[in-house]
Amino acid sequence: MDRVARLSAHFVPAASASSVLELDPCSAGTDPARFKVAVLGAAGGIGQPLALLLKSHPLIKELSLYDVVGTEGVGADLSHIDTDAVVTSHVGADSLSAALYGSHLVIIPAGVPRKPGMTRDDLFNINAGIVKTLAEGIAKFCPTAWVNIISNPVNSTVPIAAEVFKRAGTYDPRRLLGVTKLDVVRANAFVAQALGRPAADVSVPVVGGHAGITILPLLSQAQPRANLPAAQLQALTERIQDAGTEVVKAKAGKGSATLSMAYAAAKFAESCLSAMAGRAGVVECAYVESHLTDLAFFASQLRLGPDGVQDFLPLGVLSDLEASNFSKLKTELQSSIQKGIDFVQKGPAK
Ligand SMILES: NC(=O)C1=CN([C@@H]2O[C@H](COP(=O)(O)OP(=O)(O)OC[C@H]3O[C@@H](n4cnc5c(N)ncnc54)[C@H](O)[C@@H]3O)[C@@H](O)[C@H]2O)C=CC1
Ligand SMILES: O=C([O-])CC(=O)C(=O)O
Repeated sequence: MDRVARLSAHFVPAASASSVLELDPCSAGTDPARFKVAVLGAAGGIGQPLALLLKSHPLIKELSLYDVVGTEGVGADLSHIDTDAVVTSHVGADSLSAALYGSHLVIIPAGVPRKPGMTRDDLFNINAGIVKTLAEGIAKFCPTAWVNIISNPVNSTVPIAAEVFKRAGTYDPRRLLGVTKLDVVRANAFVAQALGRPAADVSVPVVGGHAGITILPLLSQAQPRANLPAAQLQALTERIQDAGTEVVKAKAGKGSATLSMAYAAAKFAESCLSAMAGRAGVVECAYVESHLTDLAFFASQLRLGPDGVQDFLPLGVLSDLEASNFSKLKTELQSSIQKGIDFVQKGPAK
């Protein structure tokens, strides 16, 4: 195995999802860690476990934690872990420049989560402004960084960041990625359970967007093949689409998915860092500017290269159920995209 493959496989080998919990800080040997990764919203429900997972990554030289409150405590705590990533803590808007300066990858889980009864779009009024401000900081202080957006509604926050970067003249669509990895993680988990197979053997592409019916699992393209009755495929599709709400209901007012999201975001960051480091053949689903469909932003399988998205894998042949779900998602996704664009171009809706 070459050096990059060895370093990047250290955290989450492509074939073994469970390895996030099997970190061996000693196995990085003398290889230097290389990248500065900033987490914005680092003291939150996702930010903390995400930072914990990233602290052990051998490709990370500096883990820069930023939040409007509470970062010092999280940073002090993590800095006692005997792995090589240096933790820096930054609190409040005045420290955003230091948090971002020199970052290669910026991960954004900043913003409010849902409570029962809310849709992701109900978070728009608060989170749109947060993402806009943070994107303005990125354009100023680390304009060439890759950006992973987790804050909801992802269907709108990614177009918001794109508009901010366009205005600043720093936009490179290859490096702006909405994180939909949790949909893939869930699809893999649920299909593995249905097939009675180890989760690490299962891979399900999930395309579209990241909210309700815009989440389109392509169960007909699952590996290994999911030869399940039509009713079970329909039920699995609906469970994947509603999985975020399942967690919101179970948490009963205490937020939404945090641990599974941190796991998914860490795996996704791992893919970005290893592609950045030159590892070939890294494929992920993510929500990006896209020409695969007539929607300006669309999640699909992408090959990542050293400069970001390298190429788009074709959508492939959809089953009748998937084709029908695809035609249903278009109106909602289009309107969420436009809402994000309008927020930057015309200002907050009155
Ligand atoms: N893309 C996805 O698949 C998922 C997205 N999410 C979204 O992630 C976001 C965060 O969720 P949680 O971590 O559970 O929320 P949380 O409330 O626990 O944490 C959010 C953190 O953001 C910080 N924050 C607020 N304004 C900020 C600003 N201007 N700059 C920096 N930090 C700021 C808060 O202080 C807090 O520490 C939510 O919008 C949620 O809907 C959640 C799960 C999955
Ligand atoms: O459901 C939510 O609000 C959080 C989220 O995006 C998810 O868990 O997929």
